[in-house]
Amino acid sequence: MSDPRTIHLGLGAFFRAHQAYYTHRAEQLTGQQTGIHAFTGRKPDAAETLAAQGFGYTLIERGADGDKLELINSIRAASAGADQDAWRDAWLVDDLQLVTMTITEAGYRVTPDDLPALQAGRPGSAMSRLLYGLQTRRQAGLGPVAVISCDNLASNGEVLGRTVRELAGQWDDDLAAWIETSASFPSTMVDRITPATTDADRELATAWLREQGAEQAIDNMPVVCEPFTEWVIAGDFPAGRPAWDQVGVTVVDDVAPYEQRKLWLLNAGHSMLAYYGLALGHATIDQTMADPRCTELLEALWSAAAEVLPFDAAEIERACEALRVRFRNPRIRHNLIQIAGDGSQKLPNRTLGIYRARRAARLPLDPGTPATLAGWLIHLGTDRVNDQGVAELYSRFASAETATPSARIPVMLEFFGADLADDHELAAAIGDQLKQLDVK
Ligand SMILES: NC(=O)c1ccc[n+]([C@@H]2O[C@H](COP(=O)([O-])OP(=O)(O)OC[C@H]3O[C@@H](n4cnc5c(N)ncnc54)[C@H](O)[C@@H]3O)[C@@H](O)[C@H]2O)c1
Ligand SMILES: O=P(O)(O)OC[C@@H](O)[C@@H](O)[C@H](O)[C@H](O)CO
Repeated sequence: MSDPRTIHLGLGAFFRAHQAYYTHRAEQLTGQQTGIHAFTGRKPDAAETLAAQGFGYTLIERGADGDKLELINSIRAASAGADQDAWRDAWLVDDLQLVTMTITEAGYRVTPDDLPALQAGRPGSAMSRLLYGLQTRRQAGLGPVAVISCDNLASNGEVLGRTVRELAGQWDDDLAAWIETSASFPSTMVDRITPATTDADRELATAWLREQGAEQAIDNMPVVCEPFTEWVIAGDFPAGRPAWDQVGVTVVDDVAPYEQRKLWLLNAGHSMLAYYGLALGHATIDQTMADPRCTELLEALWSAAAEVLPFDAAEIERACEALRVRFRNPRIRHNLIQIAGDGSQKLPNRTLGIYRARRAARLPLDPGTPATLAGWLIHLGTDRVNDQGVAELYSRFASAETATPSARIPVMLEFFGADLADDHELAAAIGDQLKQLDVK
């Protein structure tokens, strides 16, 4: 079998439910085996587990009425992100087409350590590893590739391309010039709710494989997702790509409106339900959807977003109705604490994106934004915070000697931008939401 023509960075749940699924479908349809070499963030665990079961895994499509299971086998190799030899070799595949990535919002950050690490030939972060891979390909005189962000980031292709070009410019002019002619950065809107896999899912997948006749089979890496799935892509693929457009992927000239619709309805909705729902003692999205205190705020947030989204009312209502059904799916246990991670990176483009667009259009303050920010402030006071970008905010809280959520409101607003620092209306509305939640 030929070497994989796609490298994927970030062997997490979503990649297995989405990009690997579409490539699997395209391979099934065309018979053309393009294959994927998947890399973990750093640790070897996921790569070793997948290798031990022959790289195949079960996709559990979890509808409200039942499960549909399917074996996915588009991944042909898996390596630890820290395995630099494997990373180099993957980039040296002559007919490599694509590098895809799901590295979370935080993975796009460049730190002062990145340039010295590249100069020393020891890249560690996602961005420096990407640069190292592109350099490997350039130095070997190999052909162009498309590098595709599949993260929930506004303008993900643009952000990725800009970040790569800036770092390349600091490191090596020849590489920077090569990137201009030999790397493209398509933009994507990716959508499929994919909660973390549980032991019960592993047992279900193993039992199913055995029922299919694979008597010794063990599936330690199944993935659970909702039936709904969407992938919208815009951009160039200089070395070609799997036949994704024949298996449900939408190829457009401009992904921006789709991405904005998704980030402002689904993801901003998720953030609101996560922070506000945690403050009310809920644990999963479907639980918040049974609580009118949450659903009223969600509907208010969606109405507010609808007024500043570039879609007509009927199309927005179709998307919201689909989301009501998706969020209520009682068999998808999507943990609020998982969604609550990395708020410092996510809130600016999601909740505050809606807020700033409304303010620019001189529309009134909606209750969804202050409710989300009040919930976030409460969350920041707990020991359950998982956010690589929040250290600076904590040090600002410390300097300002603020300990309670309400005292922290102005510090948080200033952290999100000078334009919010004197926003007394928003500050007062967040204070009101805290009072309603009975929090000082
Ligand atoms: N889960 C979903 O419903 C969903 C849906 C759409 C998009 N996404 C996107 O996919 C991302 C990953 O979600 P998931 O469900 O796969 O999570 P996950 O926890 O299963 O996997 C996260 C993956 O990202 C890698 N990673 C994290 N930080 C990294 C870094 N700094 N450098 C390199 N790799 C890094 C991890 O190693 C892991 O492979 C999300 O952040 C989001 O942008 C997720
Ligand atoms: O993946 P994040 O952390 O950017 O956001 C959390 C969820 O809102 C997100 O994963 C959604 O489930 C997903 O975007 C659905 O397609």
